[in-house]
Amino acid sequence: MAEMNFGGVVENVVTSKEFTLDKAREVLKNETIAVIGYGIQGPGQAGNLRDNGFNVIVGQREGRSYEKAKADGWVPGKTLFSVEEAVEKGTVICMLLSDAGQIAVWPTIKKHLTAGKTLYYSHGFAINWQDRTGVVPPKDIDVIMVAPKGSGTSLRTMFLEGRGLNCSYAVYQDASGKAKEKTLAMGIGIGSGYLFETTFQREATSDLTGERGALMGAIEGLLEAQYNVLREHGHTPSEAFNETVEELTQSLMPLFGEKGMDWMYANCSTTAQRGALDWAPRFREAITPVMEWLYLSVKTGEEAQISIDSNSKPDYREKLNAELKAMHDMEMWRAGETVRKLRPENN
Ligand SMILES: NC(=O)C1=CN([C@@H]2O[C@H](COP(=O)(O)OP(=O)(O)OC[C@H]3O[C@@H](n4cnc5c(N)ncnc54)[C@H](O)[C@@H]3O)[C@@H](O)[C@H]2O)C=CC1
Ligand SMILES: CC(=O)[C@](C)(O)C(=O)O
Ligand SMILES: [Mg+2]
Ligand SMILES: [Mg+2]
Repeated sequence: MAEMNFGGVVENVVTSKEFTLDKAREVLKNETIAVIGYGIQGPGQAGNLRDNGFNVIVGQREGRSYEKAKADGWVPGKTLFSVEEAVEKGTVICMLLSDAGQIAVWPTIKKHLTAGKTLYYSHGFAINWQDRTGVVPPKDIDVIMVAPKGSGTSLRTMFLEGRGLNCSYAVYQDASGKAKEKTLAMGIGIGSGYLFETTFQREATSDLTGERGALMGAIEGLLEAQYNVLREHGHTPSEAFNETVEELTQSLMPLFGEKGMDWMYANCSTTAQRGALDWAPRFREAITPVMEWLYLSVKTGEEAQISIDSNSKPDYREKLNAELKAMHDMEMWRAGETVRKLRPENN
């Protein structure tokens, strides 16, 4: 554990300096880690654990993801199984099915959660909203979480680049008395950059807020609003896209990602700085009520219920794909395709 000061608040974090990969291997040396689900997080976590020298198997129903697992070197009957077989063979069961999928297979999973096993999550969803998911684990197993703060795709690519994606961690149930060290060992094993402490409740709530808010929902809404206003006032698509998205992702976001917002501001004109300093609080005030609405909708479980209901439908994938296609086909993002092609490095 290292004490770190986050803007005046001291918190404990764990890195591979305090909890080494060797220690993680020692803690989990007698465990068979069964990664259940090979969608986005599954390949990232299973691949990193395998490359880090852990004993890993994958459980995935047949279909596209199963074929991907085979292509990634998981061998049917040896390291690749059906969901039920993998849960039976595994001692650390990693629930990396979609959050809605986890509800459907819970009765099958539960049957094989014998005393001494560990149930591992990468989200607080199933446990925090257990009145809606029906997931109530038996008392004689450990229930733990390591939640990567980013896409499973990034977890894998950053690991391969020698970097690490940050993750939060929590223990929900400690039957063995060793749940915390198992959690940290899993965190280091999947390639976390550093690990910060949370609870299932806080992770589930902040995660759903973040992805609906600043990380995904709000950013799309913000960009669309500005693009549309520019277009309605006669600006061309190339100008509207460059002034809304391209400059943000290519020039300005890397600057504040690297050294903070004041650094990005300091590298812009005094004209830009004056205006941005005046307008930031106006946007903050305008958006705060929507953020409060969002947080409440997450906290009450309403957002969880909406995703359970829609993602449990047999045609959920087709519907999602159609919505993503509609986004892809918007003028703004089609303009973006051309803009990206014109980047000299893409020519
Ligand atoms: N996508 C991401 O990068 C992140 C995901 N998480 C969490 O990790 C967990 C896994 O999420 P993803 O990798 O996005 O999942 P996903 O949506 O990619 O689904 C994983 C697999 O679940 C299987 N599946 C779905 N329903 C099923 C059913 N009824 N029976 C059998 N298999 C079924 C699918 O075949 C799919 O391959 C979730 O708890 C999620 O909240 C956490 C951080 C980021
Ligand atoms: C990538 C991530 O952490 C998200 C946005 O919360 C998710 O995919 O659920
Ligand atoms: Mg997240
Ligand atoms: Mg999420």
